[in-house]
Amino acid sequence: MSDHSGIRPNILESTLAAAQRDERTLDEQRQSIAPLVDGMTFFDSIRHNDDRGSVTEVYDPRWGWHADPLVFSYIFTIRPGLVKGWGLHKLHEDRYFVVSGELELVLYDPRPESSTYGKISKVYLSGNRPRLVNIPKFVWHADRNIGTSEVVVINFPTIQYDHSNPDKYRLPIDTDLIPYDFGSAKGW
Ligand SMILES: Cc1cn([C@H]2C[C@H](O)[C@@H](COP(=O)(O)OP(=O)(O)O[C@H]3O[C@@H](C)C(=O)[C@@H](O)[C@H]3O)O2)c(=O)[nH]c1=O
Repeated sequence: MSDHSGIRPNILESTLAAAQRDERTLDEQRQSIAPLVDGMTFFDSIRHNDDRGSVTEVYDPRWGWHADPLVFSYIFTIRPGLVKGWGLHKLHEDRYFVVSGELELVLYDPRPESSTYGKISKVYLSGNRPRLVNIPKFVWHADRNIGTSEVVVINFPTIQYDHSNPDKYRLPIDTDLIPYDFGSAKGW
């Protein structure tokens, strides 16, 4: 293929000139360097497979991952495309383990003393990667199911649920008080 002068255009040069080079996304241990909110950490578990099926440990205080004891847990689910949130807890942390499905966890840090004050952070959790993640107190969080099946999450809050006086504060997912837009996604 040549132009009218018979000179072949340098397609490689022109396409590369318009291209954007990937930036680093992983550290030396091949862990994501995407910023988390201050006080948030992951703990990876392992799925042991054999010819009959699998075993995946979900939470063991002996791992020494989180300072607070294991006192209570429950499962919550979110239907495909829907959002749960915004929520915030004053007295406890959440500690999520996604059993199945795909979850986008969006966080907004309003804590004045935090190094990530005012920041939005996004974390992607999947049943394909068994791991725990904690959500610190006073951090707004919203969970969107970005998969095509119901997402199933085990939560290990650091305190038991008080049915008479829940430690839960809510804002609408389309609040102007949080600089994040869930687009057309619905939820509460
Ligand atoms: C959290 C919880 C709720 N419930 C009851 C209260 C209510 O009638 C019903 C639904 O409660 P909620 O609307 O609080 O459920 P939900 O909105 O799914 O709450 C959860 O959302 C996810 C995103 C989180 O981050 C968790 O911290 C938790 O707030 O379940 C319990 O009985 N025990 C519990 O531990």
